[in-house]
Amino acid sequence: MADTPQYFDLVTMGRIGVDLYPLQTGVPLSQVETFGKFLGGSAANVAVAAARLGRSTAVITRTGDDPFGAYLHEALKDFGVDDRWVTPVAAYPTPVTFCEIFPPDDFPLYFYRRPKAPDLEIHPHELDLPAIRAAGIFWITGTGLSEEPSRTATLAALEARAKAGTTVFDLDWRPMFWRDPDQARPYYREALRHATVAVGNLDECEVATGVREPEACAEALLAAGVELAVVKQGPRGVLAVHRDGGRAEVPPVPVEVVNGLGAGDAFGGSLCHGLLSGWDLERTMRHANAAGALVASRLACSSAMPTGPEVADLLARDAAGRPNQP
Ligand SMILES: Nc1ncnc2c1ncn2[C@@H]1O[C@H](COP(=O)(O)OP(=O)(O)O)[C@@H](O)[C@H]1O
Ligand SMILES: O=C(O)C[C@@H](O)[C@H](O)C(=O)COP(=O)(O)O
Repeated sequence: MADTPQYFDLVTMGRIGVDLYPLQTGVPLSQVETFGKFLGGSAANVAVAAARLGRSTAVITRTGDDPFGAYLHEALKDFGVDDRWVTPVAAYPTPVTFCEIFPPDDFPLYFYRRPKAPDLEIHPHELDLPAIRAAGIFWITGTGLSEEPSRTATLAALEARAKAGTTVFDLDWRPMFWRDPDQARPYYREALRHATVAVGNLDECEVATGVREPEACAEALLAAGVELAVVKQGPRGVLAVHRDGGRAEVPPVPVEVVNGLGAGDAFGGSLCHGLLSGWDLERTMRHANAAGALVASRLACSSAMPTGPEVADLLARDAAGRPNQP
């Protein structure tokens, strides 16, 4: 008899790297003197975010065969994310990502992923398809579609999943990984046909759908095949529309922003937690919004992901009209 596949609440597939974030804010990289080292990469961050909320998670990705790769394995394990599908690629170094921090709304990212990022070297034959099919939620990102063999592997995983359970497409548009939006559109459309949930900010929704107005984005994402469309609007909150007519439009939880990077991944991990918990759309969005806001109020991404009690405390403060950062 075939072995039963290992069950995880959430399996993500995509980017991993080392975030080297400035410890001085409000200055350009040329003037930064010290950096903090954190596990990073959107797919890895989402797995960390859901693990912090008590979920069993794993990430499918690849690192370089180098000390930073070893660091990422240790960091994943420390965060409680299973690293069995994180394998080394000898030919390429583990990527590092720098950013500049200009609160409240300017956080340019500088990706060092040349000559090629190991996480784009995921091959279809390496995938544990039974485990992907068995996961409570399977999560893929737009970056995984940007190059081969990762593109074919990502689409193969989606096809194998065959819309079992919840399959999330994080639209995750990073223009530097593509020639232009037209190059991405056909792959985005194909991935949308296999996903049950699409989540993205306005730029990402525009790449996927060609429209930018939030209601129109949600409508176009539903028309492209998903059951739930989630349109993130940064400091303007979030709109979620379900095919069954359900909808939630939730304002942001006001916070003093330190670094907006990672808010989307915190939102993603929390979105998974809400969907797995069977919460209604409004509760799911409120929780995810608060998780995003908490990370926006902190310097890092992965190590800043909130616990359930931290999110509950922020929501309670907000409901009571108390200051969010005493
Ligand atoms: N400045 C902010 N203040 C409060 N909440 C925020 C802020 N920035 C982001 N968030 C929350 O995090 C969510 C995701 O952030 P967003 O910036 O839209 O995603 P992404 O990082 O993917 O672009 C938002 O929908 C919002 O709920
Ligand atoms: O995603 C990356 O490769 C770098 C991340 O670690 C980074 O911090 C980031 O950009 C997070 O993305 P967001 O949550 O969409 O802001």
